[in-house]
Formats: sequence, C-alpha cells, structure tokens
Amino acid sequence: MVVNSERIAQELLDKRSRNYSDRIDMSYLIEQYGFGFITTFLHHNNSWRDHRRVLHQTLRTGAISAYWPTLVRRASTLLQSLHTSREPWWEHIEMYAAAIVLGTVYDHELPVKPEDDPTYRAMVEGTDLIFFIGSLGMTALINAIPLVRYTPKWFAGGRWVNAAHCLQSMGTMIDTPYNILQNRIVAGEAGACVMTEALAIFQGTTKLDDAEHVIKDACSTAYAAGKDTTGSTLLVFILAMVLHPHVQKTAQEELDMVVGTGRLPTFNDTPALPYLEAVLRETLRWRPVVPIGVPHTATNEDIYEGYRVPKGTAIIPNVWAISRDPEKYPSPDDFKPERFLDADGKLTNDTCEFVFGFGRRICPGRHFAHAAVWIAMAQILATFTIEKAKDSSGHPVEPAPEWGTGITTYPKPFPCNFVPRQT
Ligand code: HEM
Repeated sequence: MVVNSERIAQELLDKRSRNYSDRIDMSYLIEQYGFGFITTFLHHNNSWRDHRRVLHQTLRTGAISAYWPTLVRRASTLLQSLHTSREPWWEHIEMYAAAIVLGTVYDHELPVKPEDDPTYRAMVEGTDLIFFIGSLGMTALINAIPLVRYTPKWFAGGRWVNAAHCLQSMGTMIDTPYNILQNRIVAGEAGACVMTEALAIFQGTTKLDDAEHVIKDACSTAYAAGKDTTGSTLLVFILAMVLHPHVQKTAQEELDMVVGTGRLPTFNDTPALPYLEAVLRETLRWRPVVPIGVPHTATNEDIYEGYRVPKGTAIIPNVWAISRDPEKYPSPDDFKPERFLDADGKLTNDTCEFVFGFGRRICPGRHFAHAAVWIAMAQILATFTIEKAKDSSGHPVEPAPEWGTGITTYPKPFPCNFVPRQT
C-alpha cells in the first residue's frame, strides 16, 4: 500500500504505530547473508526494542553535543581538503561522511589514506554488500533463484552474491571496529562515542539481553544507515547552491552578519541563523535522499477509512510524493528556503521530519544527521562560494547530474568550483 499523503502516513504509522511498526520478512537474507544484525530489517520484537534503546540513549537530542567536537574537527578537515587537495570535491564529502560516522560511533579516527585502514575497508565492503544484496532487484532474484547464493566467488559477479562471502564480510564489519575500540578502552585511550557511551550505560546490567552483542550490531547498523544518507544530503546541498546562487548569497549574508568574518560558525550560532536552518530543511525536502522511505508492515488486519488493510500488508511511505504536496509546498520543484520562514523571518514549525520516516521506526540518527549536515553547510558557506564549473572558453557549465537509484538516491558527481571567499 503506497501512502502518498503525510496525513495518512501519520495516522497509520504514528498514531497506530502499535500495529504498523513491523518490517517485511527478510529471514532468507538474515540467515544466509548474515543481515540479522541490521536494526532496519528486524521485526517489531524485543531484539529490535533493545537496538532502539541503545540508539536512542546515545543519539537522542540531549546526547548529540558530546559529538560536536568530532563534527567540528572533521568539518575543518573538509574545508582544508576542498581548498588544497587535487582530488574531486565529492570524494571529500564522502570522506567527511565516513569520518564523522566512524568518529561518532567508534571514536575511530580516519587516516589520511583511508584505503589502508582495516576499519574503513571492512565498513565499505560490508555496506556495499548490504545495499547491493538488499536492493529490490537482488532480493527478487535471490527469492526466485535461491541457488544464486552459491555462485562461486571467482565467477563473474560472484563476490557480490555469494552468501558465505557476505556472511564473513558482515562478521568483519561488526567485529573490526569493536575489537580496535576495546583495546583502546583497556588502554584508557577511548573518547566519547556511541559505543563507549552504550557500553557504559548497558554493559554489566540487566537492561538488555546480551548487551555487548546488541551494541555491536546497533553500531554497525548506524554506520550503514548513516554514512551514505548524510553524504548524499550534502551532495544535494551543493547542487542546490550551484543552481541557486541567490539562496547561497542570502545564507552567506546571514552568516557574515551573525558570525562575522574573523571566525568559523559553531553550533552555538545555530539559533541566530534561521535562514541557514531553512536552507537545510529545504535541502531535505527538495530531493529527499530516501525517497520512498523504508516499508513498514501491518502486524494485524486493520480497517482504515472503510478500507481493509490485511495482516502483513507492506506500507510504503511515499516520501517523494509527500515532499511534492503542492498545498503544503507550492511550486514544489523550486528550491525556496523561505517556505520554512514566517513573515518575521522566524522558522515555522515544519521541520520536514517526514524525510526521516514515521512512528516507532523513525530514524534514530536524525538529530545527529541534522548536526552533521548543518556544521558542514555553515562552514562551507562561510569559507567558499560554490560556483558552476567553467568550460575551456570560460562559459559556465550547467550541472545536470544523473541520480543514483536504490533505497537511497543522490546526485552523481558533477563539476563545480569552491572559490575561497574574499571577506
Ligand atoms: C540525512 C540523513 C538521514 C536520513 C534522510 C535518514 C532517513 C531514514 C529513514 C527514512 C528511515 C526509515 C524510517 C522508517 O522506517 O519509518 C531511517 C531508518 C534508520 N536510520 Fe536513518 N537517516 C539518516 C541518517 C541516519 C544516521 C546518521 C543514522 C545513525 C547514525 C541513522 C540510523 C538509522 C537506523 C538505525 C534506522 C533503522 C530504524 C528502525 O528500523 O527502527 N540514519 N533513516
């Protein structure tokens, strides 16, 4: 059942969340491909509740400020890379997303050459496999032809579908960062992060069944669910700035007025920068990076507005359609941050939360994602003007990126210039 209206999505998935918080059955992927640790795939049961407790305790609004220093530090690395490095700009955005999630979840410092880092390699390989095998086409193929899972690794594409290989990669993804952090905890070197916080709250208590196991699993999910979504949102922001220079200029004027030019913006400046917050909300709405959300399923049969919803029905919250509601968002394809401001320039109550899902399944990383995108946006706009690339005759090149498809979407690489601001 595809739900195109925010009101109906809220009525079913928020107000009747007791009945609409289950997921499609993925047991064949869970057992054979080792996806049993992924919070997103778990049924609405006690194991899922334990994951949510860990993620809620460590990523709730009040907990996020503990990770601000990591975000600020990685944002300055991003600025430096955009300024001096010869690598394409989108690689720096990708590294920022990987570094902030690894730093926040495992207090893991991404080295200059991340490809030599065992944690980074394990997480990239694991996440790529989850997104590939978990895609609609692949799940349908594996369902229809179960023998696919025995495709030898040496056969063309075999690495991508061989179940034994995937199972092993999932284990490496879960264990590698945990083992490294454990050694650092023993040596007294570990800093504030989701995992140390969760171990401090839950380990050795009766609050969770097998706390260590749950924490390891929830942390690996946080990486898989958080890295690409946050990075993709920043790619959308950069595209929006290139295409809408007047929006960029207005945000920069606000930054200059509030922050001045002698320092970079920090989280303490947030309340004084409503236009920047409106740009962030419009970025989330304009091109939602999880455009059809993640399906919930009905635990029991239900009747809604005279319609029978059979037990097990998958409810797809069509985030894309909700973001295009012309009554709530007139001219929805235009990028207009002003739609989130009232006549006095104050922020409205519309936080665009629907892009993070609904009800009991709402994204537990949303406060962190907001902070991570906000600080990168603020510091980039304070330091650079993002402009269209120029061709060999000096004419601006109109960006028209293709869009990546799958559960998450993002603009594929397009050329643009980060010009240092003369302020
Ligand atoms: C802009 C960035 C992000 C967007 C747009 C986003 C969006 C979403 C959406 C739409 C869902 C499905 C919710 C539902 O079923 O109704 C979800 C689930 C989830 N997200 Fe995010 N997310 C983002 C960042 C993050 C981050 C940074 C983390 C962790 C650090 C995270 C962790 C999770 C987890 C663990 C789930 C599964 C929840 C469950 O099934 O109970 N996400 N996210």
